[in-house]
Amino acid sequence: MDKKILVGKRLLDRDDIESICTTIAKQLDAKFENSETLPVVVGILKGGAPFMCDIVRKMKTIVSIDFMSVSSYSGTKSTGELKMKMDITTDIKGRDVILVDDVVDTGLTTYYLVKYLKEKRGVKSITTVFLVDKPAKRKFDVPVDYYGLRYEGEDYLIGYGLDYNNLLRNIFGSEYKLL
Ligand SMILES: O=P(O)(O)OC[C@H]1O[C@H](OP(=O)(O)OP(=O)(O)O)[C@H](O)[C@@H]1O
Ligand code: HPA
Repeated sequence: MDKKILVGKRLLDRDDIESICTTIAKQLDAKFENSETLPVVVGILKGGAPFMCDIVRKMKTIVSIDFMSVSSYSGTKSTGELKMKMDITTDIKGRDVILVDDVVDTGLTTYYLVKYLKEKRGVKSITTVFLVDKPAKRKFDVPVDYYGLRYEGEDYLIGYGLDYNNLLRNIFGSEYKLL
């Protein structure tokens, strides 16, 4: 592995992440408190897994959980093409879906997932949740309902789900930033 990537500064520490998850879990509980149907929380693999698991553990609402696996990055660049590797198995027709991912960057992933879930799977509503909203390179107009951190820079971020070629997802609190 290229050691140059192990240089950088921490954007979020453990306490920040803990408090982001607590706040978002409470907001989701409030949003779905009086809902007639129980929501489905969908984690977008692989990057969204740690954040999604931490949020659902803090929610009081009864939810279903499921995962989808999609990918579009090679190294630090979006290929512009989204590949679906694994679909959800839950019947989500007519249900409220809470989509949880680590980061929204160009918006490609979210754009196609929202379109797919609405048009092909007939969901009632979609609420999007991201650890990081990175608007600098946004190409698709997508809904960002809840986020933990808005990062205005263009740097490629890693840690707590965010990867570089499927490495460094386990670094907690974004200790390193790719330069
Ligand atoms: O807004 P975008 O430009 O589409 O970028 C965001 C997406 O990119 C990353 O996934 P990636 O395709 O790298 O797959 P991974 O989660 O398996 O790493 C990340 O987890 C988001 O899903
Ligand atoms: O900054 C990022 N880091 C990791 N994965 C990503 N996918 C889109 N942007 C990023």
